[in-house]
Amino acid sequence: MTMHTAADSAAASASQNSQLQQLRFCFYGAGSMAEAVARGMTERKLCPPEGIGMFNRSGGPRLAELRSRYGLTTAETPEDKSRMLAEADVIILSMKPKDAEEAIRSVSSILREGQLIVSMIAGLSIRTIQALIGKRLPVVRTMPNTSCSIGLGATGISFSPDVSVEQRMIGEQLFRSVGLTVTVEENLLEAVTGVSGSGPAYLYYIMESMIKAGVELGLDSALSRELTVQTMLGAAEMMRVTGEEPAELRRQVTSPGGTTQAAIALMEEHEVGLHFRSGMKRSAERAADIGRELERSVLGDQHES
Ligand SMILES: NC(=O)C1=CN([C@@H]2O[C@H](COP(=O)(O)OP(=O)(O)OC[C@H]3O[C@@H](n4cnc5c(N)ncnc54)[C@H](OP(=O)(O)O)[C@@H]3O)[C@@H](O)[C@H]2O)C=CC1
Ligand SMILES: O=C(O)[C@@H]1CCC=N1
Repeated sequence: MTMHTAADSAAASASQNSQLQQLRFCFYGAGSMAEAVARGMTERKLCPPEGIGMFNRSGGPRLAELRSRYGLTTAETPEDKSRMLAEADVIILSMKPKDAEEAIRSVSSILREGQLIVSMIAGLSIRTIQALIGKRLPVVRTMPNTSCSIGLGATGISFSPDVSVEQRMIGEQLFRSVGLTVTVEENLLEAVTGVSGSGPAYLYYIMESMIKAGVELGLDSALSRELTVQTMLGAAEMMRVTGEEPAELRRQVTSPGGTTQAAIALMEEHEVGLHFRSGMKRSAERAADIGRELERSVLGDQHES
């Protein structure tokens, strides 16, 4: 496994960056993840905003919003969408898994040798993507998260064997521009989904509970929110800065016979940690289920081999 941060990206060689400046990117799908990554790319000046194309199904106000916020190039008519796809060097598949089969199949005849396919789609395997395209185009399969939109994403990346060294660099740079990247074997991307892909939602869920409990204890909700956010930030930063294990940091908060011990004892009695881990594993299993369903639909009986 290799790990890289956004700071590494800033330090990437000028020649690597200048190469990315020349490329034309096309986001196929214009939802929250496409916006999160495109925003990072434009803020980090990975390439000129007009070099980033994007389109969706419904067009209209969403695309106008993306043009005015980031200066992206958008496409609305079928002809413009096809042209944008055909002219792109890098195509980033950004639709939901349920839409992927039809969306990818419908453009397979437009895609050509020399293009790099990047997927952010949960569960969808490299093998299924290549089968849908009907050509062995190089594929970079990723699992980012929504924190990419503020440059603090965490993205797992794996590559099809036919991805060249140069294309690997493009895939890594793309996601390093919006946070940390880890390169893993493809079979670990479901685990990455369970930990960091879905991860922001678990932490929002915890924060929802913390804010609610603060209010139930008598705090004003704005104050409860402020204390909760700062506590989450401080705890994450403590782990990062000190390099300490979370169990040790927790021990430092927990005085014998004190308040924290009382809270953790109750949580342990209710097996909160166990249920939390089960939920995370369920996310990874769901990613694998989605992948199998798509593989079965696309490859039929061959999917087991
Ligand atoms: N959200 C998250 O936290 C994460 C999501 N992902 C993955 O990223 C992908 C996108 O998720 P997210 O951004 O949340 O989804 P959204 O629903 O926000 O966006 C999906 C986009 O795909 C477009 N789309 C669907 N079908 C087509 C089509 N045939 N032609 C053109 N555009 C199409 C939609 O257009 P329209 O709105 O017009 O229908 C929409 O713009 C998913 O596969 C998900 O698994 C990965 C990591 C984290
Ligand atoms: O919930 C989902 O399916 C997507 C994938 C990872 C995070 N959100």
